[in-house]
Amino acid sequence: MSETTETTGQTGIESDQPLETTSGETEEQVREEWREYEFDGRTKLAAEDLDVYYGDDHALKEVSIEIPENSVTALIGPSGCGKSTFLRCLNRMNDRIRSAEIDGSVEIDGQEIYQEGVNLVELRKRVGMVFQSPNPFPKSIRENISYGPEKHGDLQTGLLARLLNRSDAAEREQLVEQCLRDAALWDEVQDRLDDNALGLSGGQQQRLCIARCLSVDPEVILMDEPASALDPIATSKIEDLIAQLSEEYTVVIVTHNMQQAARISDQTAVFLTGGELVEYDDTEKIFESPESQRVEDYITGKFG
Ligand SMILES: Nc1ncnc2c1ncn2[C@@H]1O[C@H](COP(=O)(O)OP(=O)(O)OP(=O)(O)O)[C@@H](O)[C@H]1O
Repeated sequence: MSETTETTGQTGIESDQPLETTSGETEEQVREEWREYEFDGRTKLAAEDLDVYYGDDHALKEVSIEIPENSVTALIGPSGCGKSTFLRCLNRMNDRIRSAEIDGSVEIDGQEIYQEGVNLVELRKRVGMVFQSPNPFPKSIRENISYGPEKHGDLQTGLLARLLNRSDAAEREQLVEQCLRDAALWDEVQDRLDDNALGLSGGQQQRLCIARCLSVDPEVILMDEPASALDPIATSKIEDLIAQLSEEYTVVIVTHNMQQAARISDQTAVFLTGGELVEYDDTEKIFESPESQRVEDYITGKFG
């Protein structure tokens, strides 16, 4: 990345001077400082010099960041700045996009995920994903939860289990209840577990998708604008749920809603157009006294 000449995509300002920050330092100096940003707790995920290209489109530029365990990290920034691309790098979902070329490193608990021999199914069980639009399977509520563990062999039910006289059906029921409880949905659906999930409201469907994600025992939950399709009440339930989940899981959430990021996250990473991670710090610091002038302009709505 150029240290002396940068183009701010949001403002259209082209500068041949080092971009200044609110404290008068250059953005490069700020970046060096937040790279040393120390948070409480241990690092769960770490990306280093992560670049993503889609053909000629350089969607993510040299992104380096460490994400602490059992916390909520919000990724914010204007449309097209690479937030979803970055999120998908964390469980190698970008591998599914044919034009995507990825360079750099991502570690979970110090283990590189971009190396040969990584089992992608296991990785995506450890690092689950919840999408913007609720996407339950067109199956019963119960099956939405039990499908993953059964498919991965963590639970065996059906004919084989009965022939082997296994009691996994009881285990399945326990798992279904626990996941629905953990996703704050049990009280609303316990009497209709055989109903088709598509009959639930949008907010319930999204909590079911979170319950489904929990069913394979993840360590990290990635969420791509999980509440943007929901009304304020359903959104508030998802936000409460995210706070609860962060006691046990590491949550990384993309959101366009800055108030939401301010409400629910412990730390915030601000991406700006061109796929740069411009600032990363405690959420309070980002929203109350960001270092980068561009971040302050973005947060105060001067551009975006
Ligand atoms: N599947 C894809 N194929 C090709 N280009 C893509 C693909 N996904 C994203 N891009 C491009 O990568 C860049 C970053 O997109 P990305 O969706 O990661 O940004 P974003 O910040 O999440 O945007 P939004 O907030 O609008 O969802 C954009 O230029 C986009 O057009």
